[in-house]
Amino acid sequence: MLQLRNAGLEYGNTQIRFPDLTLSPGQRLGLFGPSGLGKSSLAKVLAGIEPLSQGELTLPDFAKGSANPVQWAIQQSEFAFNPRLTIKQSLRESWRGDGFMVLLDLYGVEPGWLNRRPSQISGGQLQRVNLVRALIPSTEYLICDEITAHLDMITQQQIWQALDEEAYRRKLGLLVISHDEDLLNLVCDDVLHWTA
Ligand SMILES: Nc1ncnc2c1ncn2[C@@H]1O[C@H](COP(=O)(O)OP(=O)(O)OP(=O)(O)O)[C@@H](O)[C@H]1O
Repeated sequence: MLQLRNAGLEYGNTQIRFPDLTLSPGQRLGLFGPSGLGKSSLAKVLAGIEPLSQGELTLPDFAKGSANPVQWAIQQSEFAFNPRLTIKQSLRESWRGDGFMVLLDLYGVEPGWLNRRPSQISGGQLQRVNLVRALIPSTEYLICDEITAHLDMITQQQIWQALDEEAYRRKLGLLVISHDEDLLNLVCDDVLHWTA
């Protein structure tokens, strides 16, 4: 279970007070809120990238040296890749082998892209690769931070359909951060409206 209680974060003079939230295995929770309130900061806290300044955070345990069971996928996935590695090298690095091959079809990742570098495929194609990379077997929770914003409708549908199947099969907990309330109502069981 992922849980935040009475939590907050400070960046210098900027203070962010997070809403209480709980994300259980298999749950799809949407997070909707105005720009600049702290949604991506919340994602970073849950992914263990930013420490809290106050409050309580419950995260799944994992051994030092193993992959974090909470993975964070962002809109601008190009920032999440080493530009010097090919797509295949990046996938192998996170999967520690070729196990990723079983997910290529589901996410519509074409084998022909594997020998290219991130800058040599489109944003929508790279987002599919990004999700395959994040969904290593040890992943229990996936934070989807505006992952389909700015993608065309067909690509959005393909990505959410793949994630829907995967989340159902693996009982993944999904935290879906978006400014698109219709999307959240479509893909999530519950939507948390975060207001200042
Ligand atoms: N590393 C940082 N250092 C200082 N301030 C930061 C840092 N990261 C974020 N902030 C500030 O914290 C606040 C919350 O930022 P955050 O990116 O979490 O908001 P958001 O809700 O995800 O916004 P958006 O919907 O526009 O993406 C903003 O005021 C931002 O300027």
